[in-house]
Amino acid sequence: MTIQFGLIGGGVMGEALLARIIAQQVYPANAILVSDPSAPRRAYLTQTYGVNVTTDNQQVMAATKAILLAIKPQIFAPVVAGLQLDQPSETIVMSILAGTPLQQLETAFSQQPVVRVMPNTPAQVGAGMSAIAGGKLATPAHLATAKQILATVGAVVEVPESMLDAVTGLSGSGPGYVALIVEAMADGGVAAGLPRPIAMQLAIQTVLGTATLLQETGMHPGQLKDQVTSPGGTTIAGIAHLEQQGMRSALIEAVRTATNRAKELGKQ
Ligand SMILES: NC(=O)C1=CN([C@@H]2O[C@H](COP(=O)(O)OP(=O)(O)OC[C@H]3O[C@@H](n4cnc5c(N)ncnc54)[C@H](O)[C@@H]3O)[C@@H](O)[C@H]2O)C=CC1
Ligand SMILES: O=C(O)[C@@H]1CCC=N1
Repeated sequence: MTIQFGLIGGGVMGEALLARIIAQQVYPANAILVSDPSAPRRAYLTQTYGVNVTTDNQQVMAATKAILLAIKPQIFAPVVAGLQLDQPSETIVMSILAGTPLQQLETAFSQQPVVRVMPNTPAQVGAGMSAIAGGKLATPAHLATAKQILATVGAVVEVPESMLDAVTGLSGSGPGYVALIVEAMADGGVAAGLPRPIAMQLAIQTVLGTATLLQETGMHPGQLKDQVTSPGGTTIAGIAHLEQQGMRSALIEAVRTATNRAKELGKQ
């Protein structure tokens, strides 16, 4: 069968996309080719999903619809150096490499449409958030195809490329911050006498429920906070402590620091 979709780098993020693209029948498994130098990874991906696998990145470039670059940013240059990119092509190159700018991607893939993407790890369960920015040769039709592919793993928003490092600092890295918050809340529950499994269940469901409430009602977070805080009650006592410890500014600075790190990665 003709290869329609190619994946270079079958790691955590590549697999998340792969699994959903197949499950939602965007491309059939036998029309997908994955390249990865790791033999255990190739064996796992072909056995689990029925996709074709190779060690040769160049073979993936023959995909007719789209190619997803899901390698670490640090190996972008050697991977590109190993490809022959002398033919014009309509195949969309989608890159999820943190901090790798469109200019660098378009220098490498100069004769085909390029779309820079920043997804996040909840993509693994279809609850991801991806932002995309198209390069010079990416038409609205190419962007629509990229959106269709990314919609399999969650919500998609189009932004100017100048915003993608900030997206990386917020939603790209954000699952790490939220995981830390969940773990710390569960630790607090244990410190207050709850068994660990119950503390963890309460922490996870509280974060999930609060996010769902905000999303479904469109309520401002400040209004929700006001709803929870009874005068002289428990929540305002907890919030006063968080404010004293600088939780808001810690999170603001976390997003800014991660954004700056994405910019640094782009200069390497
Ligand atoms: N993990 C995350 O939360 C997010 C990651 N990203 C980006 O996604 C990209 C991939 O990240 P992960 O999936 O977490 O990494 P990963 O380490 O799980 O996957 C990378 C894969 O690339 C393979 N690989 C190594 N050398 C290769 C080569 N020469 N040719 C082809 N494949 C090769 C590895 O064997 C591995 O399976 C990174 O660029 C990262 O910046 C973007 C958004 C979120
Ligand atoms: O930490 C990183 O560099 C990648 C990009 C966004 C999430 N993980």
